[in-house]
Amino acid sequence: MSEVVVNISERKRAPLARARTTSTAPLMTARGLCFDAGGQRLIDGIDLDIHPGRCTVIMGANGSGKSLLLRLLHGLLTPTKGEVNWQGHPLDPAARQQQAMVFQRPVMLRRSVAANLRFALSVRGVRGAERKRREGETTALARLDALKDKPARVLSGGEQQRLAMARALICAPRMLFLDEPTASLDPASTQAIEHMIEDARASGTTILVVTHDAGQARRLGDDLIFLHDGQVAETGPAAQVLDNPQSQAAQAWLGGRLFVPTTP
Ligand SMILES: Nc1ncnc2c1ncn2[C@@H]1O[C@H](COP(=O)(O)OP(=O)(O)OP(=O)(O)O)[C@@H](O)[C@H]1O
Repeated sequence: MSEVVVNISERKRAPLARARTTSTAPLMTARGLCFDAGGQRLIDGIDLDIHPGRCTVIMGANGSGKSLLLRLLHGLLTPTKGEVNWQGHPLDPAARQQQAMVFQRPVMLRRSVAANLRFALSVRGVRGAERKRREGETTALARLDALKDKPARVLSGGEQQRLAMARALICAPRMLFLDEPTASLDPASTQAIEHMIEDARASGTTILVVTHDAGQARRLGDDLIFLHDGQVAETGPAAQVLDNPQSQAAQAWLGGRLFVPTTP
């Protein structure tokens, strides 16, 4: 793993031309989004706009609804009320083909690293020379060259997460959903994943990432959505929310207080 640290820290990183304006039309919107389960309203009337090319961080206490929101936006769950739109139209299978999601605990096929990547391409109909090109590029980006013939299931947690990111990125998604992608990783593996996220963002992929790590939110985020009890307590430029939170919920959580009032 130390090899990864050295390689990445010495790498010449492309400058991120961060667009701080949101003059473009949103890529994705949610309006009045609600989700009920077990007789409870778990997501409660969320409105949001996700602009193309930006990295939006979702933060909030355990159980505040971050994973549910991500699943609703990616179409893995059907809202009880409200709607998700992609480029102004209801989310449909064609739109979902342009998206990818990485979970905190990735599920790997019982095949080699390379076969996991090839499978992701084959389900999208990418074959031949194009498949070889993407496989080579993505394997290098994720620093998986030395591991490509290993069974995916024997990889370490950090290596598996790099493979999960590679599998998502190999299909060149327009939007990438990341649910706590570095939650159980050490600093070196976290850094490797963050570099992959930055690379994706620099090449135009729109990112929505759930994290509990304020440092990560600051490093990666353009915008920040703070959830509390299934509602948006606060949203704004990431640095502004982190430095000067306005809602009681974000103030309490970012200030390290254990109990957050139920009314934001
Ligand atoms: N299918 C379900 N049925 C009932 N309750 C559910 C269901 N799915 C999620 N919940 C509840 O909804 C709330 C929000 O869950 P969610 O997983 O979105 O939280 P989270 O903000 O991602 O939390 P964490 O930071 O712990 O991952 C939790 O209280 C959870 O127990």
